[in-house]
Amino acid sequence: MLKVKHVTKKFGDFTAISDVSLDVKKGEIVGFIGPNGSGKSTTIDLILGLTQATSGQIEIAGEQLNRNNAAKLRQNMSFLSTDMNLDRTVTGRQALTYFANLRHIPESEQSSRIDHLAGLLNANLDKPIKKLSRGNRQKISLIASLLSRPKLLVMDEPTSGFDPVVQNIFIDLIRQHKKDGGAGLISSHNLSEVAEICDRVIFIVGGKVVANKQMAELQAVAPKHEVIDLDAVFEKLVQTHQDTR
Ligand SMILES: Nc1ncnc2c1ncn2[C@@H]1O[C@H](COP(=O)(O)OP(=O)(O)OP(=O)(O)O)[C@@H](O)[C@H]1O
Repeated sequence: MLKVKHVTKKFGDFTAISDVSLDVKKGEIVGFIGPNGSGKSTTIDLILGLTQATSGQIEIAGEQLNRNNAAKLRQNMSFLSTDMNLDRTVTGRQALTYFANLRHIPESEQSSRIDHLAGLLNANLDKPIKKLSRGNRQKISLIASLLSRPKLLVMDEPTSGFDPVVQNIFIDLIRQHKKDGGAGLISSHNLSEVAEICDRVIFIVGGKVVANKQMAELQAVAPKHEVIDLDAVFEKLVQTHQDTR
């Protein structure tokens, strides 16, 4: 679905990523992990065709990405980041209908898909986006990214604004995307989330890929800790004390 082959990106004299190779197969969710400034967003910008590689190639759905076909190849993908460029004057529903039209989703299916995802996430579609909290804005971005049922989801810190309940719903949605044959590349600092949803993890340090391992291989070497399941406690409390605003 996605192949990044020996890609280097320089900004002037500075090499942001060097000889990066990675791939994501159909039906596979891959974590993309590394310290601040290691080159994750740079790699993602290159995959999205937002910037050009200094050398190397990127293939999406079997086609080599270039200046001329970036917009066309982006139709195979959806992108989700911490703060998407949503028009904040419109409501969530208006923004999502706009996205649905951009992605040529038949009008007869738009409302049902939007309402289904909004229902799962308990998203408010009627307030202007500027009046929503960061996490609630992020729900609108997540719905936008899933609406077109993309072949490849590219995510840069997708859940940083979400509370634990919504994070768990996000995990279910990604699992469903995978079941439907979708692929995903997730850059995240939330390692427990990565551990839960990814089949494989690619580690990038200083602009270079330093490891590329199946989750099962990592689990075999991970230390075992006894932990209190705080998520479950939080979830229970939130269910008991529903926010009725
Ligand atoms: N437009 C640019 N001009 C110059 N240097 C840049 C530019 N964009 C990114 N860099 C540099 O490239 C390196 C990689 O940055 P990048 O944003 O890809 O890291 P990251 O892994 O996404 O970091 P974080 O986890 O903090 O989001 C950093 O040293 C950054 O300062």
